Amino acid sequence: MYGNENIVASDVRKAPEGFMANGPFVYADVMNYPMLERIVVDWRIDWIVHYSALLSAVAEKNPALALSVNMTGFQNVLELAKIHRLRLYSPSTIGAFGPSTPKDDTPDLTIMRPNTIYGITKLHMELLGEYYREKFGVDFRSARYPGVLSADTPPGGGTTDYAVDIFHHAVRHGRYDCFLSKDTRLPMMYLSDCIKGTVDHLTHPTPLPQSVYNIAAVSFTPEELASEIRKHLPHFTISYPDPARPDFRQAIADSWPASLDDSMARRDFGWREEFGLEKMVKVMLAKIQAQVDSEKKNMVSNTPAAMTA
Ligand SMILES: NC(=O)C1=CN([C@@H]2O[C@H](COP(=O)(O)OP(=O)(O)OC[C@H]3O[C@@H](n4cnc5c(N)ncnc54)[C@H](O)[C@@H]3O)[C@@H](O)[C@H]2O)C=CC1
Ligand SMILES: CC(=O)[C@H](N)C(=O)O
Repeated sequence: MYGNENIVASDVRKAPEGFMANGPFVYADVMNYPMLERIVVDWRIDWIVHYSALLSAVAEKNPALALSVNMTGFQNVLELAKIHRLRLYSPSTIGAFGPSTPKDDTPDLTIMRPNTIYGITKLHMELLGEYYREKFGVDFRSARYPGVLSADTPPGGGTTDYAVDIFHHAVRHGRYDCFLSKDTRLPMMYLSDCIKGTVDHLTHPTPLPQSVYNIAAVSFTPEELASEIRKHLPHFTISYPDPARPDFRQAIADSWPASLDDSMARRDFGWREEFGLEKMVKVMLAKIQAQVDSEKKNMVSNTPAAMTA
């Protein structure tokens, strides 16, 4: 929309192959304030879209690092937003809710007592962002994403990752060992909806009545997802953990809402999803099948016989 050349992408990891052809990409560690400030000044940055974070499962394995990346990282970009008068967008998550939050149709404003380190850092982000908006006029915006499904990027260590992994296993192996129980209902969304909602939120003319909004598209359980996959791959099978020995991510999922009330986002910046469960499954399977076909083709064309043909 604004041209790739007007976006400076950054990470502490190398960009994926081909990414650099799209525009500038720089190394930036969100824990290093002077480094971030230098990028803001050198590139005349006026909006920051801050995605760096450790997700729920990896954060639970390394709470100290999660505190640094998620909290110090956010404090750094927030301070930069205040000093350099930047607009700041940073996603929150269903993980910011906790076990005492109402589980169904969870509204924007409700009980929030997360019991995971990820949730605590994200709630800290929400509250601090709101404080800087009130106190210093920082244009801070955030949406609480549900689990985001994408066929193009590997999942980053979250609890909703099963809903991405399942497709890769279904296409490649015809079976999947799920780490959540069959009836764990969680809110989810397809990546292109997430991107559209984020851009609409980010670019909406100020002021919006609230800083933080729920956005969601569908809610489903692993069993419902597996049934939908079976409509395309009838032989697909799925197994679940022994309820007596649940995976550590089960407790995380059980502390999160089953569905969100996102009516405020629909009202205030026109949030609307395009992908329901059926459409999402169809596209995910088609994309992953195309990846598998292209891998096979590459393997064949790299065999000595093909190379000398
Ligand atoms: N993927 C999902 O289902 C959901 C994601 N979100 C939020 O969206 C954001 C992005 O999530 P994903 O792309 O899925 O996660 P991801 O794990 O794929 O990406 C996180 C990125 O942060 C980078 N990072 C880690 N430490 C850093 C540091 N010190 N400095 C700079 N970058 C650093 C990593 O290299 C990685 O590229 C996160 O804030 C997450 O909380 C929220 C809800 C759902
Ligand atoms: C819902 C999220 O924030 C993320 N996908 C996770 O599972 O940690």
